[in-house]
Amino acid sequence: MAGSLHLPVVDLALPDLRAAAESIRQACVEHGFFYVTNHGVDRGLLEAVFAESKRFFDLPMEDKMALLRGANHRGYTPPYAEKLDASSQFVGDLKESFYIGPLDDGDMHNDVNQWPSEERLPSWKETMKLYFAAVLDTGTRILSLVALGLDLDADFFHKIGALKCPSTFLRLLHYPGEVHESDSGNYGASAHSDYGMITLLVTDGTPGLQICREKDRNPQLWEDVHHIDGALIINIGDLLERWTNCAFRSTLHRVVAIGKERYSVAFFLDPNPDTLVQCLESCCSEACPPRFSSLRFPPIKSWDYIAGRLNSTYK
Ligand SMILES: O=C(O)CCC(=O)C(=O)O
Ligand SMILES: [Fe+2]
Repeated sequence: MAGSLHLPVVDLALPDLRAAAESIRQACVEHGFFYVTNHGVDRGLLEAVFAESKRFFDLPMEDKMALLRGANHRGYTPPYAEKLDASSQFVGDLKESFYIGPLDDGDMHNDVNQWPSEERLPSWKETMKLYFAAVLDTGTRILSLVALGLDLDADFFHKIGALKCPSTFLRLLHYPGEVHESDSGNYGASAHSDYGMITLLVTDGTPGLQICREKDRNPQLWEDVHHIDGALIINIGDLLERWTNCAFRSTLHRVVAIGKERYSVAFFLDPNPDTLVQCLESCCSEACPPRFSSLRFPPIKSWDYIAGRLNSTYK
């Protein structure tokens, strides 16, 4: 059964940065999920992103498969090809998706993304690039508040190199409306935590997203994440959980199939691939020693962790 949930709402236009940072810290500790308002991403741009996303997913399957996701994780993933919860009894999740990676790959200044044909979708690439830049800017501001909330300098993630050519992925998602009887009980996106630092999510308002705050509780309690018009949903990923010695939660979430078509757009703002992620000094003490020194949670290079998680979700 899904319960009713009230996640914190953080106003990014608050002039008191310390107060905003404290709200974010509390939200990350208690829920690992929160909303942001006054985030600076233009509403018209968001509408354009959803319209272009629909145009792409409406293309014939043959055209979408021509852009099939390759080894560098950019491109199209058809329904059933990804299973976010490896223990799911189904072949794969119901959603289809499209990944756009960093627009210039480090020193090579090379865009290795796949893009739909400009003849078919003339303003598609430009719209996605504009959104990518806008949401990256918002995410970077949120990370400076995260740092402040951890008693670190606001530019901490810049200083350690995590935001130098960060691993940024924009993922367009489309969930089917009707599902076949053989898929009864299957998920749009099965239960998972995100892999990196933070995710900035926007949906078309259709319900389905749920979170489970206590992963180890039995039975698990799943709560609906309500839509707030104009707000972005932010959640913490595993690497930020590791950095904070599990003080911040990388909360389990999933999308249930409710018989209604759904679109969403997730932006994963993750560290530069070479960033070493290990327990922050401000998050450990004698009473709370670093969990990372144990075998379960050793220090790890960002991309080693993310690539491992990505590879285990695809068939
Ligand atoms: O579509 C959603 O609401 C959530 C998507 C998600 O959790 C993901 O892509 O990691
Ligand atoms: Fe997710």
